[in-house]
Amino acid sequence: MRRVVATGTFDILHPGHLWYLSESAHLGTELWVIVARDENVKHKPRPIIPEEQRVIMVGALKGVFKAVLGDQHDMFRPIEEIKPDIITLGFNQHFQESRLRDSLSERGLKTEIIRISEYAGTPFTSSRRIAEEIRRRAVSDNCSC
Ligand SMILES: Cc1cc2nc3c(=O)[nH]c(=O)nc-3n(C[C@H](O)[C@H](O)[C@H](O)COP(=O)(O)O)c2cc1C
Ligand SMILES: Nc1ncnc2c1ncn2[C@@H]1O[C@H](COP(=O)(O)OP(=O)(O)OP(=O)(O)O)[C@@H](O)[C@H]1O
Repeated sequence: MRRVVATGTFDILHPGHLWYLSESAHLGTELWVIVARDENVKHKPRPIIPEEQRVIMVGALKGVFKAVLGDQHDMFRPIEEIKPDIITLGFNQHFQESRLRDSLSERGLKTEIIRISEYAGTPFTSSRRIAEEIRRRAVSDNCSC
């Protein structure tokens, strides 16, 4: 068995998420997904969809063996429990592969880190861009000009 872990917020789902997860799933036999906790998403606007709903949706996607909510304080705790052979990073996840590898080996984990490419095959491949488009239309539809 080759266990793979993918991570992310997965707020408003789109084909970029499906690409990242299917590419991750193909690398092993069991894909686990660690979904970011609401309170840990500080690097962008807070998620629209609450964490308990995000984890249900991700867990129902094809190829996902199990989706779990991440830890609130220590991002390595779920990794220590799952013990993946591979962790995949998305194209825009700001983690340095070498630093992540060092932190994992300090905890006695031998985990391969693989970066997954970007998908841009459809008009909306970013949760933030979908939210912005909804806001833009709400404003323009109410506009009397
Ligand atoms: C190896 C790894 C483990 C992670 N574990 C957690 C965790 O336990 N809890 C959490 O809230 N976020 C965790 N994260 C962070 C998020 O899942 C996500 O990567 C982060 O919010 C930034 O990515 P995004 O902007 O693509 O969502 C982890 C990230 C990585 C790379
Ligand atoms: N277009 C895409 N192509 C490939 N991977 C993607 C794409 N969009 C998101 N991902 C990956 O999916 C995972 C979860 O991403 P995240 O929830 O941050 O979505 P996002 O659409 O990038 O969000 P936002 O637009 O708010 O920054 C991350 O690993 C991210 O790199």
